[in-house]
Amino acid sequence: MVSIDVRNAYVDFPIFDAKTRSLKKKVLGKVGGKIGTDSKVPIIEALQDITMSIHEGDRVGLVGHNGSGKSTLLRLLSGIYEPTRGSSRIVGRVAPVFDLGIGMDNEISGYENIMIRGLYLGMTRKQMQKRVDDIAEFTELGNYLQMPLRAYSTGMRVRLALGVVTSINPEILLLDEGIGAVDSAFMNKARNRLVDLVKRSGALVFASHQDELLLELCTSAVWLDEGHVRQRGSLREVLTAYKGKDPYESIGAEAAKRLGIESSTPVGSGYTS
Ligand SMILES: Nc1ncnc2c1ncn2[C@@H]1O[C@H](COP(=O)(O)OP(=O)(O)OP(=O)(O)O)[C@@H](O)[C@H]1O
Repeated sequence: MVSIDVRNAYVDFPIFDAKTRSLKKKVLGKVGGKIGTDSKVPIIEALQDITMSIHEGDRVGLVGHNGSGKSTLLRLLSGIYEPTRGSSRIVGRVAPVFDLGIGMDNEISGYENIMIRGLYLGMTRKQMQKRVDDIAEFTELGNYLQMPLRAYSTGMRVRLALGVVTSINPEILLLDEGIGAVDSAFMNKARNRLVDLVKRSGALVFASHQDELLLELCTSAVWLDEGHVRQRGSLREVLTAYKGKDPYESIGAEAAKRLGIESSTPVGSGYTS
């Protein structure tokens, strides 16, 4: 059984080369983690007193303003960061998908990159060999797959990375929103693979600013605010509190159809926010 248990965890980033004097002036801002100035060195208190349990079957969305701590929490849940105080315990194989470009090598071919990226995400060589044809077909990159990655455009790299990421079998899948930031035409093609990936993952934590993608992939949510958990509950409940309105009211018609919910926008109107 997979699980992650985080108890009263803090993550601090001391900033040794900051201009401390200007930090002492209070500037009111909505974004960012809390900056502590009690010590000589300013410390960004990115996460404070986080207690959270993830179990098999959980589909958790992380929401919050820029700098509220979502990416830091994902890194804590993956074991990349140790808590400064408190504890975190991870049981199971974690697939951290934070940056689509990570684990890619410019000097080797698309095919070789498929293998390397798959191994990085916890797959075996044998498992990747079975998947490589399917991934190649999905990317539509044809003969480019024999070329070194440096000959690829940005969009071509995203296709390759997304093809590999959506082919894995993760026990615990940790997704940062970068994965949703691909062009919408290709995202439409990748969406079904992404939904399937989440279905076969033991557990998912997904940090995103995109309501529709969150509604499609998650059932519950945690709202982070300046490194604290401000609210947790069902995704709809948390998004309503965070955005100040029910996300179902403004969901695009196409997405509403996919999710099987009522939408006030007619299908094909192009309204997507
Ligand atoms: N490596 C680091 N060094 C110093 N400060 C950091 C580091 N990583 C994050 N922070 C700070 O920690 C806080 C939380 O950042 P984090 O990236 O987790 O936010 P986020 O919610 O993912 O933001 P966004 O929505 O903009 O991606 C911010 O104040 C950020 O400036």
